[in-house]
Amino acid sequence: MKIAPSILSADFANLAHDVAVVEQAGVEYLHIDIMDGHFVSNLTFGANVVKALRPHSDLVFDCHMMVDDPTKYVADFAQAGANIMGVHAEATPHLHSVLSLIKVAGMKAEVVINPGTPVSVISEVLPMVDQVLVMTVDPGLGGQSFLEETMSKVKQLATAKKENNWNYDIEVDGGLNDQTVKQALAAGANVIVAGSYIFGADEPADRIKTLREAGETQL
Ligand SMILES: O=C(CO)[C@@H](O)[C@H](O)COP(=O)(O)O
Repeated sequence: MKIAPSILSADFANLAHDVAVVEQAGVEYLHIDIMDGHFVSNLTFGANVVKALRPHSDLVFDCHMMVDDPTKYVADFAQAGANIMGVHAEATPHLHSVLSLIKVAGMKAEVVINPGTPVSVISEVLPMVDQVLVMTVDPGLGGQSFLEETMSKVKQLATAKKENNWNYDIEVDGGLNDQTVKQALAAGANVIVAGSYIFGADEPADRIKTLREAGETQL
């Protein structure tokens, strides 16, 4: 199980501090939500913030691109120090092309699907991706409730991975806490994004410990 705190719920005025807190608590990834105000109505940050954080952390920077036309951001995010770049299947008709570009640029390629998008939409790119992100809420905001019905897609992806000897990690994002993590891991996810559960607490390190312990005693 890898834990990926989402900085969407961190203190934007003290980002480097908040990143250091979760890094010291032993997480594996830092989940960075990039929103362009078009693909989703919210607007967050771009490659400049990834570049500014890079010298402050050795964590894997897992960039979730909630943007239209993701191709145009690949070079900037690679140069900024992103390690994983996730693009939404719903955001581009050129999914294979942009995933290839991400790999050529030296990053791991991730494909992302919204709660309303079936796994069949991404079946042709599954052999080439390093990670699949199943959104467990509709993208755009932190603090929403986990959509249990998305677990059938996690199971489908876990089965397809096993049957075909594919290599992708399965990430889930939205409404993850010490209860929902158990369902996600039982379904076959192995990368857990959590924003408000971790950064909304007075002691984020305690929440990370609780999340990991809950995962170890999954359903
Ligand atoms: O991508 C998103 C939201 O679009 C997420 O990464 C959220 O940041 C998760 O927040 P919580 O549901 O964990 O509060």
